[in-house]
Amino acid sequence: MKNFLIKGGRLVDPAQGIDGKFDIAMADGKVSWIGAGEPPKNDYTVIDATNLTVTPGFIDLHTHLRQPGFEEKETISTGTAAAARGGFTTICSMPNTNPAVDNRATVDYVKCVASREAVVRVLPIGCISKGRRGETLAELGEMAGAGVIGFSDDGSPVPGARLMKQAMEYAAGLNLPIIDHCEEPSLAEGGQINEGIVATRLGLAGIPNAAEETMIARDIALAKLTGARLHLCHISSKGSIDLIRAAKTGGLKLTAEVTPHHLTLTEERCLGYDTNAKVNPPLRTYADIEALIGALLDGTIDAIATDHAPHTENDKCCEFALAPFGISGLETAFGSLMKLVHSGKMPLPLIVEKLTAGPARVLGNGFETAGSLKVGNPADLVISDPAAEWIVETAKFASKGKNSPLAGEKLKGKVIVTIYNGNIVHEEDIR
Ligand SMILES: NC(=O)N[C@@H](CC(=O)O)C(=O)O
Repeated sequence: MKNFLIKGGRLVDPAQGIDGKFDIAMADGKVSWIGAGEPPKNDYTVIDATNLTVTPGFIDLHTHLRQPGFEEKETISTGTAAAARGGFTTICSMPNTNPAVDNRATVDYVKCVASREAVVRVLPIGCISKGRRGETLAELGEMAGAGVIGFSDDGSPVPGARLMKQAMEYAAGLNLPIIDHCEEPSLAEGGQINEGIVATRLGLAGIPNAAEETMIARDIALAKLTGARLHLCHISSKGSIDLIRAAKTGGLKLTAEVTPHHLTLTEERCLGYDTNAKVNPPLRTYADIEALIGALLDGTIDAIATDHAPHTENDKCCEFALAPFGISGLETAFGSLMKLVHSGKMPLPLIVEKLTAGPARVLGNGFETAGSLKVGNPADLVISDPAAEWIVETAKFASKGKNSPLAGEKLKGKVIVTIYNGNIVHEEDIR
């Protein structure tokens, strides 16, 4: 492990209220100094970050790593390599694998493979129900003992309110969040894209906003009843924002995330039947995007999470209705989000906050101080170039999932170096 001195960059660390030209030193895998003059004497490898931005490593609350069971789509090794390329130094792995992560043995398996093969930190999430079937509770207490950071049946909702209530009671006792895939199945069933004009034009069945909103309303009611911590995944509609804002005003322990694709793409992306734009929840409308941005600005939404959902080319190369939902998102997240900065819709420090301190607070349980370059914290850091233009070439993704609707598109904003625990885990070949 080297000691690094990163000089001349714009240091943005929202948790410490830092946004300015500062140098930063890292020694023995930890942040050791931030300042403008001479750093403490050490044997440093110097990185020149002139015209670049230096931020804490990003934290992704929502990543599908696919291992065990779907290694043709992604593995812990390729998924974490993709994370490193995207600037993520901590990722939370979703349990919709095969077998699903619903007991201690599967949690141990993910942790064991990660300890050998992951290039960034992997925090496993355990299922709410056994096999994600929505019938009986998974081994929540056992998985808490094995170190999961929360519970989710993501990919599927928990259809029964009674089971969800029971899950919340247990999760509250274990002081872990329920990480909620909000979808009322009877409304969403058979749906392919957002219910609206584009679905009508394409002759595809729609998924109405209300599929998300009715489930959010139910689970807010259950969280009130049980006192559980509720984290809402991939929020996509204006109506959902209204519900979350009202519930938060009422003092509920509620947090929410939004994805880069829901912040930047609309349902029109599905014109032409591009299965790479098929995602759950579906891409919606400009009015929804405006509401999602407003919710980031006023704190209604706590974090930006990728919902990185890699699939093989074979999976996606089929009729629209037969294609699985999902976008491979880790490697385009930063470049996509920078569109919001370049168009003046969101300031860079706020984007950084929602990728670092925001998700750290959602995690809680000792992670509150992660997502910051405080002296003494692990040296998890990203150097990015907000002005670098690049073409999305999915063939070059570290992820096995080449399923990106942004393929061939020009993005402005690129991760240049990612340092995890004091080691460079990604470096662009630009110098
Ligand atoms: N978000 C997605 O579009 N896909 C997710 C699961 C899900 O449907 O939420 C996946 O695991 O592929």
